[in-house]
Amino acid sequence: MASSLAPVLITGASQRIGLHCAERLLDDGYPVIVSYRSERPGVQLLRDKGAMAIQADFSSQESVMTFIAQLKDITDRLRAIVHNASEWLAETQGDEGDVFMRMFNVHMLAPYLINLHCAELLRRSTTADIIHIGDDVTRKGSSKHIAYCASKAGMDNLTLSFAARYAPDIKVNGIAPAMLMFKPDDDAAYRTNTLAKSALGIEPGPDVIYQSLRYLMDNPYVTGTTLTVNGGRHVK
Ligand SMILES: NC(=O)C1=CN([C@@H]2O[C@H](COP(=O)(O)OP(=O)(O)OC[C@H]3O[C@@H](n4cnc5c(N)ncnc54)[C@H](OP(=O)(O)O)[C@@H]3O)[C@@H](O)[C@H]2O)C=CC1
Ligand SMILES: Nc1nc2c(c(=O)[nH]1)N=C([C@H](O)[C@@H](O)CO)CN2
Repeated sequence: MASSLAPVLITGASQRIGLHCAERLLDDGYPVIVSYRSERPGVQLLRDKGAMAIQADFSSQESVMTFIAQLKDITDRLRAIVHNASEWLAETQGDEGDVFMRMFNVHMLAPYLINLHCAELLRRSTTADIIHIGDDVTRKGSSKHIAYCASKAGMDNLTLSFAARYAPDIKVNGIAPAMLMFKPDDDAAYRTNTLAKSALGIEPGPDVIYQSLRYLMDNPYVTGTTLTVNGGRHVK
């Protein structure tokens, strides 16, 4: 039976945090639309659970606008947009200019264009949210991920501007995580060093982001806010 709820869009949901949040939303009865860049097992898993999936690489204005057109072909309303798509690139991972543009495109240009061109879809939902997934590292900067950090700081600022522009129809907030889940190739020394950076010293896993996302979606009195989900790094 078709749901009366408007779908939630999560970008970059083929793996890890985005995949987990998409699954949780589906399990909680929300229709879900995801974008993915690479076909991974997680995309088919989501399709099998009823999600709609659009392939998109947010690497240029043209590709983002093509995605927006494809999105509007499959829905005329949205309950929420979760800007999760991201790459964690260091300055050593290629030409610096290319790294900067890739960080700016996925973390700022894509959310900016999607927010501007999809507000009409959100306004057709009784309650509507935009959520930017940022990074706690913007508090102090990053010597090894300069362009990444600057573009994530830009996302924090998008939260402020769009919150002002879209109130009261659409709430706009952010979530700023610190380390959530290690990668399989993270060695023991890296894991120990990373865990020591926070007061709580745990690898929390993806559900702390789903809990944060639901808090923002369910709370009618929060907008223009970025939730820090960092295990207390700032008090360590
Ligand atoms: N994991 C952590 O510990 C932390 C995560 N965060 C933030 O939380 C969010 C989720 O983290 P995590 O799940 O680890 O993220 P991932 O590194 O797994 O990236 C999420 C997805 O973004 C997609 N993506 C990357 N570049 C592009 C692009 N140019 N266009 C479209 N999609 C793209 C990837 O697609 P594909 O791989 O399919 O090509 C990937 O599946 C991110 O915004 C991240 O910055 C912040 C702090 C810590
Ligand atoms: N897109 C991504 N962004 C980030 C990731 C990641 O895996 N993908 N990971 C981190 C680290 O966990 C970092 O927080 C460790 O201090 C940051 N951003």
